Amino acid sequence: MYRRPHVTVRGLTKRFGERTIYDNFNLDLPRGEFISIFGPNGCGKSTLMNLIAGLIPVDSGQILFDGQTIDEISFGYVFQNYRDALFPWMSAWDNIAYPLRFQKVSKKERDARVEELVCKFDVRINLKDYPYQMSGGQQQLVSIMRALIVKPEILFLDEPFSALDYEMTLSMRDQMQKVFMETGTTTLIVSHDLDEAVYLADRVLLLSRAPATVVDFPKVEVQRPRDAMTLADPEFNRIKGHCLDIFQREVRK
Ligand SMILES: Nc1ncnc2c1ncn2[C@@H]1O[C@H](COP(=O)(O)OP(=O)(O)OP(=O)(O)O)[C@@H](O)[C@H]1O
Repeated sequence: MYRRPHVTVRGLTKRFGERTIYDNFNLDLPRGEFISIFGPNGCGKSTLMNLIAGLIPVDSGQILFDGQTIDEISFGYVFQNYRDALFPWMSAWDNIAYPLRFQKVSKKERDARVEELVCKFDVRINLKDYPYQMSGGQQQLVSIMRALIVKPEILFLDEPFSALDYEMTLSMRDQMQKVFMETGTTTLIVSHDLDEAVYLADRVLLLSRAPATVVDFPKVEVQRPRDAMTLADPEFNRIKGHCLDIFQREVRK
């Protein structure tokens, strides 16, 4: 069945000084899929996500979400550096509830929404704690919940686990997958870790060196929930090998 794309990028051009990162770039992203962006260092992965999220301006081109601009929809963004992302003077609970204040949601409703979200996650945090009392992983979990509290139409994750230790990273990936399976929110992640990119994704957006083009956009047809066994799944490894081939070809160019 034909499904209208959720995000349409048309004629996108972006330069930094003399460097052209995107030149008349086009892309369609399907609704409700988890999409990993992967490509050589400095090819423009974060730039693409920031352009789509409206955090940096396009030089020219148009980015629409079912025909609407980013200002007309709700979205969540999780930064790599969780240390600077949370308000240090607010408890975890208040950090999570914070975006709802802008939507003029009552205190009672805000508390109910946080409660509902907390139940979806495996939260082993005292939500009365302040950021300095929490581990890095706990802080990043709070950042993710804060991004989700607005029930975003689209969620942006810029290397969200790269500052965490390995054990925490594995647990966060699985939490992220669980939330995705429950909410079906269109999700875009930039990851430098090919295992992670493929493990989480419904599709992997493989970019070339700048000015970036889409080299391939393969679907990852591996059943969810994925777990440690997935790493031995032949289809998972086939896609991973394919992504690695493309990546190495691009890096050598
Ligand atoms: N604000 C900026 N001003 C000038 N140049 C920038 C700016 N942001 C990014 N760049 C440059 O644009 C290019 C693409 O950057 P971007 O961070 O999007 O790449 P990336 O693929 O995410 O990189 P990495 O793999 O290193 O994380 C890089 O050469 C970077 O130095």
